[in-house]
Amino acid sequence: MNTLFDRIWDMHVVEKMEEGQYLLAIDRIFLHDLCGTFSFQMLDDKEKNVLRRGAVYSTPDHTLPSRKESKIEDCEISRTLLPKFRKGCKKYGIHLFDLDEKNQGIVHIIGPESGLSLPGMTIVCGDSHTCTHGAIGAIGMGVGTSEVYHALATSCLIVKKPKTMKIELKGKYRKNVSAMDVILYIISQVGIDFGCGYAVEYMGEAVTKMSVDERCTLCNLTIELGAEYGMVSPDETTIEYLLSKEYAPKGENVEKFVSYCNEIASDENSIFDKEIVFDVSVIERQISWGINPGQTIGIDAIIPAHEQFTKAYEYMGVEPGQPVKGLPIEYVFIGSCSNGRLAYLKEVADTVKGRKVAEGVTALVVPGSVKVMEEAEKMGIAKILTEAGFIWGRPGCSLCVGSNGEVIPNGKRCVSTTNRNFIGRQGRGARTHLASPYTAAQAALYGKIM
Ligand SMILES: CC(C)[C@H](C(=O)O)[C@@H](O)C(=O)O
Ligand code: SF4
Repeated sequence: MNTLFDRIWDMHVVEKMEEGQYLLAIDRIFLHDLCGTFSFQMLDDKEKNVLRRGAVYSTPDHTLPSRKESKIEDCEISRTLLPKFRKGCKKYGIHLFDLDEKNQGIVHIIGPESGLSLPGMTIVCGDSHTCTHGAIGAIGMGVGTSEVYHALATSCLIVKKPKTMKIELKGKYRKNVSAMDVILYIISQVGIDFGCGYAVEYMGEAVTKMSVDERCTLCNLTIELGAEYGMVSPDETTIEYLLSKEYAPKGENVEKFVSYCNEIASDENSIFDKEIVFDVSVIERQISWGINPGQTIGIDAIIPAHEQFTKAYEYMGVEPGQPVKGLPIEYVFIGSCSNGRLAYLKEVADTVKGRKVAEGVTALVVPGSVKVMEEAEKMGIAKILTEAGFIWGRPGCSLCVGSNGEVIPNGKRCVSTTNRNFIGRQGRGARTHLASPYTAAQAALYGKIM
């Protein structure tokens, strides 16, 4: 029996090609200020047009300055790219959620949140974390600029078909353990190449219980597991989440939408090429200590000893046998397409309410979208955070990658709710520890990993 992935795939095949490649129809294209600007350049150079402009939505996220009071003009990258990005959107008639407008935000947050990403869709974006959209039961493809260009010009893309893998999550979560801990744990157990060549589907009671926000975190870090696709079959939680969204089906289409979701969902008869089971009840809070997401341990564990880790010890300024708890930190970054969603910011606010960020710590919370920001402000979350001493930022990628020019200084340590910790990711010499929003909040309060 087919899986969710196979079903969506089959529905989109225009033509089977050689060597496992397929020409696929693409339903939705998202553009951000980096991939979008460069793909507009390709359209210009090759004098092509966008075939289906109604299928394309764009928003700036990567280059925006983090602080609300900062102006675009103050940031060199934004100042250079944003006008080109806007010009391209206008020239090709593409809908733009511009700075501070409703629906602006990190592409992978605004897709599901606006209902522009829907179950059964093939979604393309020039960004590796497009797998996030799989959380609502879509095939999210993270591709390069030239593929975005192809998709824009033809609404099709040549893609190699991956194998399918089921990751079953069973059991009950421990207190303060979140989706971020679960996916970091999985990566630390099986390694960063485990998913190569596979489309992963997360199933099981522990996934069914997850909110869509949590499923987004799982699927988001699936690329860190080596798999290009991470998915969860659409269920009641997905349907309930999506039906209130602006672009989701309305009126007489709701019934059709619901039966379509049921039709494509995987079930117990679906056959996967590979299957693996994890018991989430054994997972404690996780934190990365090294220079890839697989170099992650439980919060109470000690840094493992192995000669292959020499470079990681050196870069991170840690030693084998040392407990990760207690490591002093100077920065905390809470946000990104992994964890910049409302439920997480609320969790952070609940944790820090009435307390203060430790002296000497710069702690930044950046909501993933304008919607998240507005809701958080309405709910009093932003107030609690700023009173505790956090900086409340402007929706965007911010310190996750520093493509706005902002970085963690050389040699400084940052607990970050993002998805990548390779050498230099948050700045030259910056030491990144990946963790959940709760663990990041603890670090901000204590000034050390706690
Ligand atoms: C800039 C962009 C192309 C890149 C990606 O593809 O992932 C970025 O979002 C990242 O997280 O490193
Ligand atoms: S938040 Fe980070 S991981 Fe996500 S798209 Fe932006 S830069 Fe990439």
